[in-house]
Amino acid sequence: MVGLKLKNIRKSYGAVDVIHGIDLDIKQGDFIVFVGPSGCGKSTLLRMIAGLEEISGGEMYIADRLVNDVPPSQRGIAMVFQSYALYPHMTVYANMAFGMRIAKESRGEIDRRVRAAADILQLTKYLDRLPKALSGGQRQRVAIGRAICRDPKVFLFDEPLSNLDAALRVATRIEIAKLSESMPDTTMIYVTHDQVEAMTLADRIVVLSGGYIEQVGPPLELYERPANLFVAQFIGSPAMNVIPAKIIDAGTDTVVELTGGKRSRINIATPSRAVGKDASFGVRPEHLEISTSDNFLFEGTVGVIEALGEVTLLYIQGLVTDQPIIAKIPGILGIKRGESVRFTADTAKLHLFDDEGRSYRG
Ligand SMILES: Nc1ncnc2c1ncn2[C@@H]1O[C@H](COP(=O)(O)OP(=O)(O)OP(=O)(O)O)[C@@H](O)[C@H]1O
Repeated sequence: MVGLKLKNIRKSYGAVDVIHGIDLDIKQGDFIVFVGPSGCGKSTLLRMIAGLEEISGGEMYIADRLVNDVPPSQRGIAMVFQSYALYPHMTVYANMAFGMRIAKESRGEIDRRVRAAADILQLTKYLDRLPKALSGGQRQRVAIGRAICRDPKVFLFDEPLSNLDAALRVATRIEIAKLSESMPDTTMIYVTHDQVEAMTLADRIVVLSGGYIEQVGPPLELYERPANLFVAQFIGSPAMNVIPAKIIDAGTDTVVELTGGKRSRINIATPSRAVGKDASFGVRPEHLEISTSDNFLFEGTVGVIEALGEVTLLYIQGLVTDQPIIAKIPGILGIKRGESVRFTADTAKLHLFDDEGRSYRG
């Protein structure tokens, strides 16, 4: 059964098109995360699913029902916002019960659902408190609890953790992961700027850019096999290093010449028409290794060094790119600024993109 289906969904504000025809199938029970740079349309898409934003074109189905003109309260969805939007004069219990009281549920059913939600979110001992007597993380859990009580088919989250400090973010993220496990039939759609939230919570990530979908897939598939340069540089932190290159020889292996660097044979297949074409060579900072032999991909001068204890980030200059190349090397290094260092990488972990930014890994 399809949890949600978006067919050629469009959104315009007057003459400005912001969502350009999105197609997306979401299975019941899936945890989907929307990511993308600021202004790419994540919130607009989420708000159209919620019914808070009119749909300019296309069709939206929730559980096989066309919902384009169905008001938010009748879509079977619940939404959790960045601002918790709790009623300050009501206790935690009353906040969680509010929607059900309006829907005229019986007192017994309200009590059962509020206590079940409080139990899942470890809020039982706070049920009689007012929101002002709770921490930010507890308030956000009340907002989530209120949504759970509505027993939604689809749960929408709009950056729910962005007002929390780092430690609370981690704790609440883990609560959300447990929540999704405890509600396996509930579809969850989550908007975030945070890579770790996207990678750890999602069954599938939807990468958006400029109102289009760039790629949809499980987190590690996007990390290992980004379809294009945009996804390659958006997923992963620090971002994938990209070096302009030329394809010298094609086939099951490819010989590439890095601009300002040397030639290397890498085991990515390219078609014969690629020979002589410009390309972009990609390597993630964590896949670079220091080489002490003549077998290396490139050589450069160490600029800034950031020793984080667990890893050291080296910013390498001396290659023809606007940005320094970043290497993320485990542990503490004895390398000094100004030293010349050679780098290599496992060729199975390299990436190559054509002159339009599409991955040759296919
Ligand atoms: N009411 C509006 N009128 C005109 N343009 C709008 C309106 N609301 C949003 N937009 C535009 O639509 C685009 C998508 O906005 P949206 O808020 O969905 O982006 P986003 O990806 O959620 O961004 P952020 O990560 O910054 O929250 C933006 O370019 C924005 O300027």
